[in-house]
Amino acid sequence: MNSSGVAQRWVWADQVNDWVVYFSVPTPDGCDLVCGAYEAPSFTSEVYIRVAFSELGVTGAHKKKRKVIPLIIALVGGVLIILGLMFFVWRKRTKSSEPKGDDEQVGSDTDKLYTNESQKDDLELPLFKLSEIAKATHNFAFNNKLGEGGYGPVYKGVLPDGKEVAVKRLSKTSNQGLDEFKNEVICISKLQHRNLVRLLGCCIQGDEKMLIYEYMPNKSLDYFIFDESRRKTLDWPGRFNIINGIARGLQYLHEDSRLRIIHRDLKASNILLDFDMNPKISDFGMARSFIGNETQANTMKVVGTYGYMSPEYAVDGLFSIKSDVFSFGVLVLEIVTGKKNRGFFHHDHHHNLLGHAWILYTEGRSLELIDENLSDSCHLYEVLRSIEMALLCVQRSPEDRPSMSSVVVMLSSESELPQPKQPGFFYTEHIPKDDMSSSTHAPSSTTAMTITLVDGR
Ligand SMILES: Nc1ncnc2c1ncn2[C@@H]1O[C@H](COP(=O)(O)OP(=O)(O)OP(=O)(O)O)[C@@H](O)[C@H]1O
Repeated sequence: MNSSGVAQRWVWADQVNDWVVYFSVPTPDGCDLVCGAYEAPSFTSEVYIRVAFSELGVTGAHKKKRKVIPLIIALVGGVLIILGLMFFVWRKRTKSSEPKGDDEQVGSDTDKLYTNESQKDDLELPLFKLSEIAKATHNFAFNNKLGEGGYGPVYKGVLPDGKEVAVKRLSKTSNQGLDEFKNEVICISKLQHRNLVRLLGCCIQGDEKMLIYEYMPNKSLDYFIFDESRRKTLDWPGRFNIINGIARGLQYLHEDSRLRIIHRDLKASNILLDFDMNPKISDFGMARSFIGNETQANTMKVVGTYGYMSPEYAVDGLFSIKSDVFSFGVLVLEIVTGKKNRGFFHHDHHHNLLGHAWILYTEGRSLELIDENLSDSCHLYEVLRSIEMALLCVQRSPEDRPSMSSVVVMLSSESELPQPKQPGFFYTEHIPKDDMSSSTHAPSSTTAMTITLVDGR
């Protein structure tokens, strides 16, 4: 077949034989190099062939042949895809049987953290190597241990750049587990506020799972307010600053953050204190986020800490931003009095701290609540207002409790406060003696039996 009508670089060699096209390419020395059969047709090749046909004036004559070409393309394409898939599976198998380097292991374990791809894409958190953390904590030395919670031990560490960190190491026997770990990573890595502790990264390698936080040199609030001598060092301006900071942190979680977050385990040991005694809310293992207009949810697995849980949450598993408001109210009364709500004792009655505060309030004796160590530094107006605001927060009905933005306004203004109604859970809880000393999380699926005495009316 004459090839003169074909575009510049392509010259037909001799024939168009059914679907096999032979072609030649001119070489620099003027010869035609025969390239042989067209074995891997592609869209481009089809275009060429079509051009060739039309320029040769054979379009009509070769219609049948052109119909066959897409079929061939599909067949060869199919074979290529199958070969590709086989290669991919083979590569994966070989890779998983290969020994892993540190970094690979971190990556593969991290994948397990996320239940879907969008969560993984959302991760804004550095991953540390186990060797880095071991070095920073002197191999998890006893002297570096800051304390221990339900999650496991917490160690102080120093990174190569001199930055001090706190490392929470998930214990293998922990009653909190991978779910809380994932929750904390996913939840807090998206948040940033001066009253929330900063999660700097995590380490997931082999069996080890660790969270790396900014180090808080003054430990947690419980370390101060429930200790006879340390309590004396915390004057009223300091305590009021802490109350305000917690309120602002919570307001951010509930109303201003990218997600609407319910902390669900607000308590004195989850308020960390920085060098200047500014509070930072920590421990987001139990936190839940709400989407859109969602404001409350129900769970069969009640988690939280005795003494801080709202009645509707402890009894019915119903949680909302108002269950956090309840815990905040308890916390404020503990800060003002220096006494724990849970385990509170008074020789005149069997009420807990909430009940005690309520009785004194209704009798106009709220001043008797104030920690005696505060007498010198006390701004009575602020203290009494804080007590009243706290009583509004611990009201039995969630609808009656203020939002955190209202609380922030109440703390900073002198506007008249509404009259609080009776609090929820104001009798001493009947909790087994063994449980009284620790801040145990309520066991799962014990909603009805977690707290046996609801409020007395
Ligand atoms: N970022 C931090 N900086 C300094 N110390 C910390 C930090 N995080 C935790 N700690 C210390 O480690 C201790 C244990 O903390 P963790 O949050 O694990 O448990 P918890 O809040 O005391 O109890 P639970 O796990 O039952 O809620 C705290 O009391 C605190 O003193």
